[in-house]
Amino acid sequence: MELILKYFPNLTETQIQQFKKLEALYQDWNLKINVVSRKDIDELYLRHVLHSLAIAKLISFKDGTKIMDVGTGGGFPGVPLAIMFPNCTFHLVDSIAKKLKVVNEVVDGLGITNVKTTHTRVEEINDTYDFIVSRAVAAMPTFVHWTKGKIAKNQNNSLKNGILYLKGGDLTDELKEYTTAKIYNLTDYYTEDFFETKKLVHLPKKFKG
Ligand SMILES: C[S@@+](CC[C@H](N)C(=O)[O-])C[C@H]1O[C@@H](n2cnc3c(N)ncnc32)[C@H](O)[C@@H]1O
Repeated sequence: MELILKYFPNLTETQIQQFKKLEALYQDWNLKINVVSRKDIDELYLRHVLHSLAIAKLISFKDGTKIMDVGTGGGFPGVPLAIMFPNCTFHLVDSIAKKLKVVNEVVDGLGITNVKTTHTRVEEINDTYDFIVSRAVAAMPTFVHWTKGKIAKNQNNSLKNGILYLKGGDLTDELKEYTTAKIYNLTDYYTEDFFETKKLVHLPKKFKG
């Protein structure tokens, strides 16, 4: 938890309590329904919470921003972001129901009201969002195809509406057709070794492909 405060020192008391509560909630629910590996649970704040919050290092979503987390799994990056931005709405989507069961229990346990979950493939979602966030779900061309038409036109944030994707490794090949994609190294935000190869990709709405 100190790790979160190290990088986000201005959290409200409510947010601090919610981030603190996350560990016990995930430990409890993960014993019943395994959605996060044991090693990852032991390093929940580093590998899941802080990693998810890299998006909050790049952008502070304006109140009212509408965000979808595609392939949220156990709730990442959606749940930490929902705590961070209580005045934004988060739609967490996954094609595996048992993962969303854990997300729903965690969200209830935290008492946060800005998260909605839907058990479906994202291709079936018929709505638009200012931003679509994701981590570790599909290669960018597939992801762009799945989310086509789901990004809202009207701009309300400093960063252009679009996809914010947490990815690792060398992305040169995967992103070569997306000339407007911008890659941010997470080492610019965090000093822990875990983030050495980790990146955040912003692909604005007007992209080729
Ligand atoms: C490797 S997990 C990542 C989970 C989470 N984003 C994280 O980083 O911890 C990928 C998730 O994407 C979901 N998924 C894959 N294809 C999907 C699709 N077309 N629509 C919705 N969810 C999908 C899977 O069910 C799985 O939970």
